[in-house]
Amino acid sequence: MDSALIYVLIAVVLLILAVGALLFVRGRGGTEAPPAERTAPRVEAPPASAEPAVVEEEPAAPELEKPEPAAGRMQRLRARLARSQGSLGRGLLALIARDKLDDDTWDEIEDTLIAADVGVEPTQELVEHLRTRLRVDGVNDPEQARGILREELVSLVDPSLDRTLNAGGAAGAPGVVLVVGVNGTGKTTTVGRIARVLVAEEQTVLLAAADTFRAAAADQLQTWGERVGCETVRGPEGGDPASVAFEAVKRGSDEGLDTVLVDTAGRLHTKSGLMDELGKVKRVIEKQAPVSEVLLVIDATTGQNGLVQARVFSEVVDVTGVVLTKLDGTAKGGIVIAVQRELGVPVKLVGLGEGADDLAPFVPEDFVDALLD
Ligand SMILES: Nc1nc2c(ncn2[C@@H]2O[C@H](COP(=O)(O)OP(=O)(O)OP(=O)(O)O)[C@@H](O)[C@H]2O)c(=O)[nH]1
Repeated sequence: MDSALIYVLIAVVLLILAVGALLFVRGRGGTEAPPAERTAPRVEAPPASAEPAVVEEEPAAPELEKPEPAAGRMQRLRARLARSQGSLGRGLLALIARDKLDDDTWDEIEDTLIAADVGVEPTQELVEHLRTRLRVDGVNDPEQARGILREELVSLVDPSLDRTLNAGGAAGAPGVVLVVGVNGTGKTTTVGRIARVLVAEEQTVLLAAADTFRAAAADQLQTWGERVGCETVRGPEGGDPASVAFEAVKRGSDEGLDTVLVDTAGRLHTKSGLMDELGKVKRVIEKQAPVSEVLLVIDATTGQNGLVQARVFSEVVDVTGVVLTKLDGTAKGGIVIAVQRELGVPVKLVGLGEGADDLAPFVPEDFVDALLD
């Protein structure tokens, strides 16, 4: 056979084999490309609400808190006061209940009172009275001795002092309460809490952030006010505190409000600066309305330091009442007596916790009962 014919035959056989193999593979479903529709992206119909719905929401009116009335608060907070003052009361009761009240025992009674910040003079007075009464009455019944101690403590705290908070005005002008004290004593908190007390009594109140030294102090005050629906007048940071006070009292007069509460700065580093500033605030206010109350806020936990502050402030402004804060945080409740003696003005309010309504009108009998609980 001719070799060319052989090549042709081989090529034909190879071609037949190749076609056969191809048909075989196809028959088993091998390398077919996936159907086009499997890879095509799903085009979903746009949801009916594709257009962003424009819902104009009314800003929710802030829910106002309903502060509790001030009357009876000291009773409510009595357990807290008793807890903090327990050691003073228990110490005194244990000492006067001793069978023999000798000189050493009286010295111990004196030490206990002085350690509780009662002050030297009032301590001596109390010891003197107790000695006389317990000896004269020949008391050896602990209950009777307790009764005498209670009476003497109440008289030392002086229930005859007028502790009314003068927040109302006269002759169409608002009452103006100026709140002074060193920073951190609880001034702003006190202003906020007094606002709550007045709001609970249905009074209209305006707050003045005359502590322009720190913007945060004004923010804090404003927040207190917003919680009970009172507005706050504030000025630029570092601005003139007297102009904030002036503006607030003017608004209070124009709008016929009951009370303007003025929060002030209390930097003590420069006494003369403080004098100038506070004096000016008071003078400027008095161009429009008399200041009905000047409250000095003292932190009860600072003990003797609090008395030093009291002295400085009373030289600057005529303090008419004391607010003793953080009485829940010290066992030295004797500061109530010492500060009244120091200033000759009554403690009108006491702070007994961190809650919004933990400021109580001071009631001497409740205070002494809590000491002796
Ligand atoms: N436990 C207790 N804490 C209190 C009381 N009164 C105030 N405080 C706390 O004392 C801290 C200081 O209170 P502020 O009102 O900021 O004091 P401030 O004198 O205004 O100080 P500045 O804002 O720096 O001027 C806060 O954390 C209050 O919650 C109280 O009676 N008891």
